Amino acid sequence: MIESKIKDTVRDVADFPKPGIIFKDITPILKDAALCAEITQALAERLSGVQVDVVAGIESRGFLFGMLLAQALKVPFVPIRKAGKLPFKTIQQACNLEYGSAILELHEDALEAGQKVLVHDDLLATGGTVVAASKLIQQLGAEVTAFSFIIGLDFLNGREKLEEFRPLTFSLASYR
Ligand SMILES: O=P(O)(O)OC[C@H]1O[C@H](OP(=O)(O)OP(=O)(O)O)[C@H](O)[C@@H]1O
Ligand SMILES: Nc1ncnc2[nH]cnc12
Repeated sequence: MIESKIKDTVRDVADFPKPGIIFKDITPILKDAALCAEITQALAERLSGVQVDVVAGIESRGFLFGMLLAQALKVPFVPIRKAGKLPFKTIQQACNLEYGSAILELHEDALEAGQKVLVHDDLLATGGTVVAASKLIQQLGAEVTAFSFIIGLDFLNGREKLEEFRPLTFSLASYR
């Protein structure tokens, strides 16, 4: 089962990047090519029947499977990046996450009004990051139709923050 494979492979690192945080390190997953393929397929299967015109992935770990998923779904990929990295004109949103804060940016011509967007990230913790990403998408007149994650830290209740965006939300491996 994909959930137990992910949980058996992810590495817990205590007190990174700050004391008290148990960091879910996905790099062992990336070393397992067969598991990466299985994860990509599982993400695509969970989205069957959902309209996805574009996958938006969040820097940096959201790029890894976001791009693979976009290829599997045969749709474009759009990067949402931390401030100062995108070269063209951008729109910005601040966000708070489990262990810090960031400013996210999106190219102002990245999406067309009315496009249905899947937001992908490796991990859902407090939800601050994907809420900011969703606001950027909405600012361009596009619609968030789903959120996908490899890992959900459900005990941090990030899903509640996503309800206002109303879409399908799933994690392949959940920690309760
Ligand atoms: O749900 P939240 O509390 O907002 O936290 C989740 C975010 O935190 C991590 O990113 P990080 O900012 O550490 O960046 P990275 O992917 O570049 O390592 C993770 O990849 C998510 O984007
Ligand atoms: N505990 C955690 N492990 C890995 N990435 C995270 N992003 C936010 N919280 C995290």
